[in-house]
Amino acid sequence: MDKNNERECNEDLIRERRKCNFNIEELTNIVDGGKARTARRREIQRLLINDPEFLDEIPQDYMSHEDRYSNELRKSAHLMQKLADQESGHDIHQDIGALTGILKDGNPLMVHLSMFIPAILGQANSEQQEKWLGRSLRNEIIGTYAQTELGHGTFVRGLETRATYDPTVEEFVLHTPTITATKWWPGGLGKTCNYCVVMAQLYTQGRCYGPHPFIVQLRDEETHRSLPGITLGEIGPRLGLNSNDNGFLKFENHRIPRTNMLMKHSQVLKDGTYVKPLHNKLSYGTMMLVRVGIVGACSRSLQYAVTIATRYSAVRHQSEIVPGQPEPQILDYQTQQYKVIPQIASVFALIFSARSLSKIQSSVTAKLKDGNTDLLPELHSLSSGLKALSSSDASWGVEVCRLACGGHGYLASSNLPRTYTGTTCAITYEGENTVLLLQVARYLIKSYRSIGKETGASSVSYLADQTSLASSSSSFSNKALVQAFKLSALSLVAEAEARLQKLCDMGQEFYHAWNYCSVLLLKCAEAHTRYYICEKYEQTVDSLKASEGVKNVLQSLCRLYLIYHITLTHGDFLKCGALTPRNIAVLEGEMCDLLAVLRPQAVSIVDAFDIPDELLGSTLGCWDGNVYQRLYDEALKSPLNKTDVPDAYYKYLLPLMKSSL
Ligand SMILES: CCCCCCCC/C=C\CCCC(=O)SCCNC(=O)CCNC(=O)[C@H](O)C(C)(C)COP(=O)(O)OP(=O)(O)OC[C@H]1O[C@@H](n2cnc3c(N)ncnc32)[C@H](O)[C@@H]1OP(=O)(O)O
Ligand SMILES: Cc1cc2nc3c(=O)[nH]c(=O)nc-3n(C[C@H](O)[C@H](O)[C@H](O)COP(=O)(O)OP(=O)(O)OC[C@H]3O[C@@H](n4cnc5c(N)ncnc54)[C@H](O)[C@@H]3O)c2cc1C
Repeated sequence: MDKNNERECNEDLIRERRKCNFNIEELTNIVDGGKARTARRREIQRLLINDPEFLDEIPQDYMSHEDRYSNELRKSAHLMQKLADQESGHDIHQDIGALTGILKDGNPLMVHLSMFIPAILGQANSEQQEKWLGRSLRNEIIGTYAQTELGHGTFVRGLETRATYDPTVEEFVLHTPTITATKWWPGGLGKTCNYCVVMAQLYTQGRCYGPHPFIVQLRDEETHRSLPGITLGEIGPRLGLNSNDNGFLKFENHRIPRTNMLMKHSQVLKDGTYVKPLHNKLSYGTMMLVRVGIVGACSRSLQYAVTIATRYSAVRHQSEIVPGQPEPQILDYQTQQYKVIPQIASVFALIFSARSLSKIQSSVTAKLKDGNTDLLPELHSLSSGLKALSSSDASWGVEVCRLACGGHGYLASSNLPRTYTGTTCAITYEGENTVLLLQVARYLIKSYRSIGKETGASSVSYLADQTSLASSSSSFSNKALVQAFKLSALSLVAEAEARLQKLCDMGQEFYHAWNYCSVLLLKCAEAHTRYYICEKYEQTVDSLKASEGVKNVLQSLCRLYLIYHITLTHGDFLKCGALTPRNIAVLEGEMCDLLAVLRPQAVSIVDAFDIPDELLGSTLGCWDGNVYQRLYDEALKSPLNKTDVPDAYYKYLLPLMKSSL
């Protein structure tokens, strides 16, 4: 699509684009993280879009379960080959975001890239990396991360798969003792992988040392047949991601060499002596790494959905605002703006907090190299909280975008259903959100109780700021609103801690008191993480060196985000005195003003996300807005339309219709 050729474009969209009052390319650079990154992303995307190998012969929705897998594996393999091509010079691990949309519904090689290779990097010692890293980077071996079992996903300490060390032959014996110990879910495990990292309970010298990672060959490297002692398969259709082969795995006393235990952090020596790690949660490092990546991935899903919903809302006309007048664009309805525009604001909130989290991760990783684990709890808390809020915000945001598109949003060809199923899974995987938020709450209560002790953890330093509990600001600057978020979080933590303490004082064990307060604790964790996101949003926009137009747009979006979230949880702000009922009413009014200010820029802002039509894959969201023709053309691809009268008519309907004669 030639974006300069207005003649091919829907007239509403032409008019919307003419209203743009900021530099779109500049905003695109901010979204990408700089000019160079924009250029690189575009180059990769061009490479993919212009390659006919990525086209599907028929829409995936009409393929069988087997064909969907096979078709996606074909494209995934081609993608890996293409990006490994020395001439293109692209490092897939750096540019994973640029690939969004090229593979449609769960890439069978995704966990190889996002977890197996990172597990080798983060958990294997240098000799082990020598042995497996190069081979996995060159895709000579394909792996997955097999942790979850039928009986346990959340409670990692409850895993049942055993790795028992036998010093006589220097081997571990891997065994699945019960049906509930069967590994269940790992992406690519069913049919694709020939290796995996298995999390199993380590037994040596008669003692269990808890879950540890082991690298295990699953299939013969020549024949791809599963090895003796190993049972493998695929777990069947899911809500989404159905072109992946999520799998199951059982071990029958399967032996692996001692050196297959990933030994960067803890070791088992030849005689079976266990050497413990610097921090006993270092073996959970792969999960933490992926949680950080999920925040960025969620922002990308939301960019897709909101691009579709915004462009469609500009093209779609329905009903009337002024009686008797022509039907308006649905984007003119304030309720439609309230659906779509806060989701645009949310995209930037997620982008900026993802960047801030990645910086913290890099500095914690650097410290870990020097043996310093002090900031690991802080990173665990932040990555858990942001993974949880980004996945739930993005899932809800995508669903709102689907609803904003009315009936057509329910069609597969809108690409909203698949965007939804590909996002909501992130609420569950890599740590179910409620569970992760309770981990954040645990950290908050602990930090609150240790006020006065220097921990170096900056995200919770505000908990010591008791004076702010009393101070209610009457100013409405963005900074003041961020302060209100802080007050709300602090007050919830103080309330939860007091409630916990009261129950304990009444004689309850701490863990029962914890469970009894856990709805409130969840709110604490959400409020704390929301405060973090709001603070990063405000600081990033405030310090941004940008043209006036771009800065204005981002300032309005940031303000909308702050007010939107205050109105969603206004009870918490009222309860702690951070805001008065009158303040809330004023802010609600201002939110409507902001929707009106941002409405003329909405199409241009989503244009700045710069998602090529070929990747957006949506009849409703294309650049040119030619929605109705595309919907019609896609419908014609239904196999039921190959004949006027389907066979099923003769088999079932005709006999029924004639039976009463
Ligand atoms: C790169 C881009 C990628 C983007 C897209 C990715 C797509 C990938 C596709 C699919 C991937 C899906 C893969 C998976 O789902 S893999 C399986 C993931 N499983 C989980 O996440 C399980 C969740 N459960 C846990 O993590 C843990 O069990 C737990 C909930 C954290 C509890 O652990 P445990 O019972 O051991 O711990 P306690 O609650 O008793 O806490 C004890 C103390 O340890 C601290 N802790 C816990 N975890 C960590 C950690 N990771 N780091 C540091 N500290 C940790 C905890 O806070 C306690 O501390 P305290 O001081 O309070 O005692
Ligand atoms: C698409 C997809 C891909 C996946 N890929 C992989 C993979 O590659 N590798 C892998 O190992 N796993 C994978 N998983 C598994 C995933 O990590 C687990 O499903 C996830 O960790 C949740 O665990 P669970 O299923 O046991 O849920 P459960 O823990 O049984 O959760 C069920 C309910 O119990 C609640 N609950 C559980 N514990 C607590 C608690 N302590 N406090 C309060 N409430 C609690 C939860 O909040 C939830 O409401 C994948 C899952 C999905 C959906």
